[in-house]
Amino acid sequence: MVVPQTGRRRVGVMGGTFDPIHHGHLVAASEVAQSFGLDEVVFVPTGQPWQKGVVTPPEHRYLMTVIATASNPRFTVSRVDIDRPGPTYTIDTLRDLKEQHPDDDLYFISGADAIAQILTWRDADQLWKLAHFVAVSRPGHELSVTGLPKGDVSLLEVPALAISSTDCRSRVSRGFPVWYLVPDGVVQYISKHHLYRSVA
Ligand SMILES: Nc1ncnc2c1ncn2[C@@H]1O[C@H](COP(=O)(O)OP(=O)(O)OP(=O)(O)O)[C@@H](O)[C@H]1O
Ligand SMILES: O=C(O)c1ccc[n+]([C@@H]2O[C@H](COP(=O)([O-])O)[C@@H](O)[C@H]2O)c1
Repeated sequence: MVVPQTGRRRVGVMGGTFDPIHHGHLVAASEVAQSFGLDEVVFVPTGQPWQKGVVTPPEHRYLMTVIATASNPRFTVSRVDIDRPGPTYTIDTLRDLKEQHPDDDLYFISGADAIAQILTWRDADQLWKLAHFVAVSRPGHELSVTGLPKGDVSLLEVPALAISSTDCRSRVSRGFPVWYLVPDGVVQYISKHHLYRSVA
């Protein structure tokens, strides 16, 4: 991938519910950072993800995201979505981050499953002017951007990690380990706070 040299900082935005954050998220962010020459990747846990059912309270998801990203000097975590009342929309996420990074280029990172749904997101037609979108491969999902504006979306194959938060929650509820699926500190956080003991 040849990255155009604009002289501006390049900031990745990795939005997710992170319930819990797992190594699939971290590998995706790391690979996009490498391929697109990103200076920073901001992880943004959702507040109220309106297309998901009941989720773990935002503070737990936020803290697990902080723990998981703490060791990487280029990874940071933003509270913009959890501090904004109401349902979480990416249009608001990107507007808030653009305000905080007026001189930077934003790259929104998403998996193949999420990008396939993007036309159902609020104000989808206005997303493209706020960020470049990078869709990464994910086992079990076709990586395609049919119907999306070509210049505004890139596809990237990343090492396949067949991990999902749904599976992590289900494993914890059944007494199976999640060691090596999520970072060690997240395993300990889940245990300490008795998360996912029963899964809806
Ligand atoms: N294993 C993975 N490989 C690549 N991308 C992933 C992977 N898991 C999640 N993503 C992407 O990370 C973003 C945030 O995902 P999310 O927090 O919803 O995790 P999830 O594992 O899909 O959760 P759940 O199973 O609860 O739906 C989405 O864009 C999603 O496509
Ligand atoms: O903007 C929307 O309407 C919208 C609808 C669904 C998902 N998103 C965003 O997509 C990202 C991944 O979401 P999720 O629910 O798969 O964890 C996260 O940043 C969400 O805010 C955004």
